[in-house]
Amino acid sequence: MIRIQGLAKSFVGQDGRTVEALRDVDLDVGAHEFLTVLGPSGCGKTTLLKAVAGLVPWDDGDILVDGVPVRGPGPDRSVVFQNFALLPWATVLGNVAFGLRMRGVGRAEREERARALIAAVGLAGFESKLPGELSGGMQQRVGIARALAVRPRVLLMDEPFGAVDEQTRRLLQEELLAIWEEHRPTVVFVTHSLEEAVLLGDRVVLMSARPGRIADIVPVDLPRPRPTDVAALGRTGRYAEITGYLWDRLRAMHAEHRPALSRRAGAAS
Ligand SMILES: Nc1ncnc2c1ncn2[C@@H]1O[C@H](COP(=O)(O)OP(=O)(O)OP(=O)(O)O)[C@@H](O)[C@H]1O
Repeated sequence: MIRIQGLAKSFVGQDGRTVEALRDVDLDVGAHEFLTVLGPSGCGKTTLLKAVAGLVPWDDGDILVDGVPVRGPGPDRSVVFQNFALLPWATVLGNVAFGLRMRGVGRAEREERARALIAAVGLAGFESKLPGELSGGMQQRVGIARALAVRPRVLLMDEPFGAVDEQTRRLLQEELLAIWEEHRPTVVFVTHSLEEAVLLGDRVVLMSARPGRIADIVPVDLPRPRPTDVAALGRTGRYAEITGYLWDRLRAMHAEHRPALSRRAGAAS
């Protein structure tokens, strides 16, 4: 479904220094797979996601979606960011229907589809509210409904639940899993949360510190559909084994990185 081969990307910062964000990234994501991506801050997770979305150019390598090279954004891929990125002047209904309008879907059909999705994310009754009138968790529900409205084959999510409180996060995880079971888009989901990566994913991709590379890919053999109460899954032995393994790997990666950090700190002082 998604094939990433030899992907490399560097940025030149304001100070003129080059930052190597991604080096030689190879990754295949299967059709209908829910892939979660975990790694230290700054390891290039967002860059990887934006490259697949066609929002940033890269220096080397290829990204193919269903065999077609990515050259820019496309209707087959939707993105949900952490900061909601809603249109502040449009209502909930307007935000969710926006992509459909851009694609020339008629008013009656786009409103019907938008209303169904608004209900699916638990926001029925809020159709005519503006984003500024909603809580963070509600805004992110709108973001998810908007991304799904165009029926993308690929859903790219960049820490979508990073800015909401713990309870809301759990509810959103449960809603996302329910929607995913129904529509089965291919999902690439970036998160800082080890627990979230395991609760949601079919596989967890572990990226190494900069330059970002694939350090490990861990299959999550927890049964699907995942229980509607994700917290219950978190109490199972298999869940504890998988998170334990990932935590060991992450800790080892941090330890490898720390000598370099302390050398740099020493040089600076
Ligand atoms: N537009 C940009 N200009 C310059 N450097 C950038 C730009 N975007 C990203 N970078 C750098 O590339 C590296 C990777 O950034 P990226 O945002 O992809 O990491 P990340 O793993 O998503 O980080 P985090 O987990 O903290 O969100 C970082 O060092 C970052 O400073």
